[in-house]
Amino acid sequence: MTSSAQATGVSERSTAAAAPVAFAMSGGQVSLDGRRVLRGVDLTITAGEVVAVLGANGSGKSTLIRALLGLIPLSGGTTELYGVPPARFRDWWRVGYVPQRLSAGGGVPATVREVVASGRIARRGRLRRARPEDRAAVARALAAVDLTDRAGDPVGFLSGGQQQRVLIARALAGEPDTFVMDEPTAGVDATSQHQLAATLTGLVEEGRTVLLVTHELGPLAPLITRSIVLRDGVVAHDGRPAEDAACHPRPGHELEQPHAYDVSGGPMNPGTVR
Ligand SMILES: Nc1ncnc2c1ncn2[C@@H]1O[C@H](COP(=O)(O)OP(=O)(O)OP(=O)(O)O)[C@@H](O)[C@H]1O
Repeated sequence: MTSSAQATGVSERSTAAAAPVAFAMSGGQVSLDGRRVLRGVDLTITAGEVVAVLGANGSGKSTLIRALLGLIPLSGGTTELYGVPPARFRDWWRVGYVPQRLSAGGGVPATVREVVASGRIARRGRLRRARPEDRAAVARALAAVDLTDRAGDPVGFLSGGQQQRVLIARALAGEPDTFVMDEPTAGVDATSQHQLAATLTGLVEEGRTVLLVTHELGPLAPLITRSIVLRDGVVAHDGRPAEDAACHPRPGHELEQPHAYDVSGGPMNPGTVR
């Protein structure tokens, strides 16, 4: 929530008329290896919205959210986070990013708790010691994804689905206004998907913004207020979720193509283990 909303206890959802714009992209273009991956995207996401980005493999979903966060430079157009270009954005505590996968390479033996605690850094400052409220937020985040009993384990020992839950917990620990999640339920078992849906429901009721990339909405479906469908790097549909049936990729279509990025880190997660 914004500080004014926090001060009054009124969520941004209940003051929709005054809700700030979380993301605004105009004519956004991205080229990777000389290939135009985003080819002119216009979109505005207002605080309190719960937006699903859908589309077939390779349509540019991950590229779009990484560009919105300033993790990939635009080759054309503009993008802003809370009214500020990503390069000048400083309030990274406001954004919790869940990348597609954990990259814990480099032989760093980080524990689950350490990775989750890194989600607090933007909020508490890199050089400040963890305060009781930081430790409490980390404990709540671990409990929300049911990994409390694995907190001391090296994160590399966990399964892919469990690592995904670690990334979700890292974002939760920062208590951001806005969650940006790249396939948060990929490889995650059904129970954990329902758990995530319940957690997000509470956050959305408090007015948090959610932008997520997914192939299958699953238990998250009831939360979604808007769907954006990408096709070949342009927005093919932007509207109510119920209108998307014809645009949604076919079930089973999603696992054909490996993901190309090392997605750890980024300006909003300075403590990410690589
Ligand atoms: N680093 C890169 N260099 C060159 N091309 C890339 C790079 N990363 C992604 N691409 C290409 O850009 C296109 C869009 O990729 P992106 O990951 O954004 O798609 P996506 O819709 O998220 O796909 P998926 O559903 O498979 O995750 C793909 O064709 C991909 O191969």
